[in-house]
Amino acid sequence: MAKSFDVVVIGGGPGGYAAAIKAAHLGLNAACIDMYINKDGKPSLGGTCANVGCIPSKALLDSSWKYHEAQEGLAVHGIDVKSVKMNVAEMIKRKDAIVKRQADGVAMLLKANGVTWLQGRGKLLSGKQVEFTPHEGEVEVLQAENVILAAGSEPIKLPMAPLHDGLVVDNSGALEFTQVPKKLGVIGAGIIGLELGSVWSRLGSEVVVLEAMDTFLPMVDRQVGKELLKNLKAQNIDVRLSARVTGTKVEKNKVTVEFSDSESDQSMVVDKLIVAVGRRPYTEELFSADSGVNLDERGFIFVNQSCATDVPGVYAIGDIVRGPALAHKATEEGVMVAEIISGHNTAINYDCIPSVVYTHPEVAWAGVTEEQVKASGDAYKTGVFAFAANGRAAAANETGGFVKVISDENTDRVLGVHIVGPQASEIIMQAIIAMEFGASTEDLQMMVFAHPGLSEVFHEACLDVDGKAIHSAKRKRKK
Ligand SMILES: NC(=O)c1ccc[n+]([C@@H]2O[C@H](COP(=O)([O-])OP(=O)(O)OC[C@H]3O[C@@H](n4cnc5c(N)ncnc54)[C@H](O)[C@@H]3O)[C@@H](O)[C@H]2O)c1
Repeated sequence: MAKSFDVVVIGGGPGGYAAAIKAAHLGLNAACIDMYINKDGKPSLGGTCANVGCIPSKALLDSSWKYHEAQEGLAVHGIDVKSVKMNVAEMIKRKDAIVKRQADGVAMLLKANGVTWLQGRGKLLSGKQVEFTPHEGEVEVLQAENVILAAGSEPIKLPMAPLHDGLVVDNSGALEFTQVPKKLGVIGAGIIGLELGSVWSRLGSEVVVLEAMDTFLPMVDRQVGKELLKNLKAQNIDVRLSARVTGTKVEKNKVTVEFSDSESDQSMVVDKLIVAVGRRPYTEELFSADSGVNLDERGFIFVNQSCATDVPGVYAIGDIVRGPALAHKATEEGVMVAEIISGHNTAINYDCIPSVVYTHPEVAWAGVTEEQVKASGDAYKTGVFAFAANGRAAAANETGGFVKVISDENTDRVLGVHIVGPQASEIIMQAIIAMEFGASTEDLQMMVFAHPGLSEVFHEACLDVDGKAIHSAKRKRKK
């Protein structure tokens, strides 16, 4: 007889494993199928995020930042460091240990919660049956009351820049360089391109980022995007906009990249090339034609606001469905779906999802950009305050950047917060909490912020919305 479960989750990334754990918390009998095999040939949970995405990239960003600081950021504190050396192999080893710790942690949590981890490929059939093909052993068909598809996404491939063993790589390969490339090309000035470009630039690579669009980070508030671009240029990261890659050639351990910009056709020779031109939903062999699941016009699994597909009892979450491809969005969708399956009435506020770019300075935002609110025609106010006027930022020698707050002109409700500067990834959560509770900038103006703290910049930006910032010589006149 077929094994049966209350919930079968296909995919063990931040969406899938969270869904399985939450289902178990709610008393459901859950299984989580995951097929990922790591570079040591072992099954490893946690998906792209833990294995080749968020976590390893942050490990390398932290290591490379420490190296950069040791070289260039300590003298100002009176610390004299001689002969700083980078051991790339050690850095990669440390990254691998962090990845293992994360993945093992997920396995431990599944076990502790009684979730069955099935190592292999899952495929949804009709009638909420799931075909499970283990890495070793016989194919079996599981029967599920509910199925959650959480198969994630995969890097988009460029036909004119095919991957080439260790030379032309995607995000996974860019985490495995054993030496610092002298010259590094990056195709795509998206979040992945900028984060990975930053890592190797800090370690000494000459980095050129080729971006097809004429706008830098179009989803980011223009004022913030401009500030980040200025900072990246100061770090010698050469971001070329309107530069569309037309071809690549690998010869004698070097890569020639051909591209055209607004003026001419050009080419450059690099030691390594990272292709980071976006990700697409991973739907290959995920469901049978008669399963009843449909795709939308962009290739994502079609779901409603509650992540329900067209088949009752079958849900899809994370990168495989509409919305931002972010781990934390996937996790919350997983939790929501497990609760819905258990009969709870749950929803996600999709207007309140933070986004972060872990460059230096960090960029973080939530809600609408000034361009979006302008286009909507709604009346709005803005407040901006610079880290340069903040004592804690000065003490840390991190005075670049600012916080920008956008609020509704009539209700004063916070509509968007945009940060470029130190600890932006942490400060943004104050904005998320405020927005989730429907706060006005006046609510935030009246709160007491600890001094000295970087969060005071957020407070002063809220005050600046009404021309009330205390530490500003150029105070706006209140209307
Ligand atoms: N910090 C984070 O939260 C984080 C980190 C990494 C990735 N992610 C997510 O992963 C996803 C993928 O990231 P990404 O950076 O790969 O994709 P992206 O879509 O953000 O950026 C890819 C860029 O490549 C450019 N491009 C495409 N074809 C090109 C060509 N032929 N020549 C030059 N440029 C070209 C595009 O114009 C685009 O700007 C995103 O949704 C991102 O949000 C998030």
